[in-house]
Amino acid sequence: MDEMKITETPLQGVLIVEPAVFGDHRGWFTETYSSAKFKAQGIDMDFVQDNQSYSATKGTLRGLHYQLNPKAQTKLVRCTRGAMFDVAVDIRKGSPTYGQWFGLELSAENKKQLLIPKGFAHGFMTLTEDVEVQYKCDELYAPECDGGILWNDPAIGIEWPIDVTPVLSAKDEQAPLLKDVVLNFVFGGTDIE
Ligand SMILES: Cc1cn([C@H]2C[C@H](O)[C@@H](COP(=O)(O)OP(=O)(O)O[C@H]3O[C@@H](C)C(=O)[C@@H](O)[C@H]3O)O2)c(=O)[nH]c1=O
Repeated sequence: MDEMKITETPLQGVLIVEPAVFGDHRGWFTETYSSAKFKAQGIDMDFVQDNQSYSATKGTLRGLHYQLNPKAQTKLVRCTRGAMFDVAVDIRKGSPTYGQWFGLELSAENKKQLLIPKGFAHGFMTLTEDVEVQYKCDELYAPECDGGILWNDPAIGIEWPIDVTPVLSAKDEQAPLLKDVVLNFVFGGTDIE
């Protein structure tokens, strides 16, 4: 693949991004992010924070997380070690896909990325031991705007690929249901306030 490939998903604004990978006798090279190339494809964010997490155990689940306005974050997520199932949930009030989820396997091997816009909750389950996830955010961490939804909220019904009791943080274990969270995302074309 010589060009960056962008694939739309059933959730408007959630995109699968596959940058070009150049292989040769040494191995491979890829631009994991290029402001010009992403902008040319309509992805025009000012990323201001890069995050990395490591999860030791297969079946670790982080999520479902979001930051409320005015500190909402667009995230560009990839997996650089092992494999994980990455999920976005539409939590934009008034959206025709409100409460729906999209999931995709991201791995060090497939080098796929998922663009998760503001107004979506994000979470992932690790599919191997020793998983490293890296993601760019277009807003800084703001714990006062941090929010979570329970990973197995039946109203969302995410089909997590491994049938295990996941390893969760204490916070995620006690996260509320979607029906009980106060949200301030409003679906309205490109401008989400
Ligand atoms: C998210 C974050 C956490 N922290 C700190 C707070 C805490 O002490 C420690 C671990 O935080 P958490 O338990 O919230 O980490 P984690 O559960 O990995 O949270 C992440 O999950 C994925 C699914 C996301 O989408 C991210 O936006 C983020 O919410 O790191 C920062 O300093 N900056 C940050 O941006």
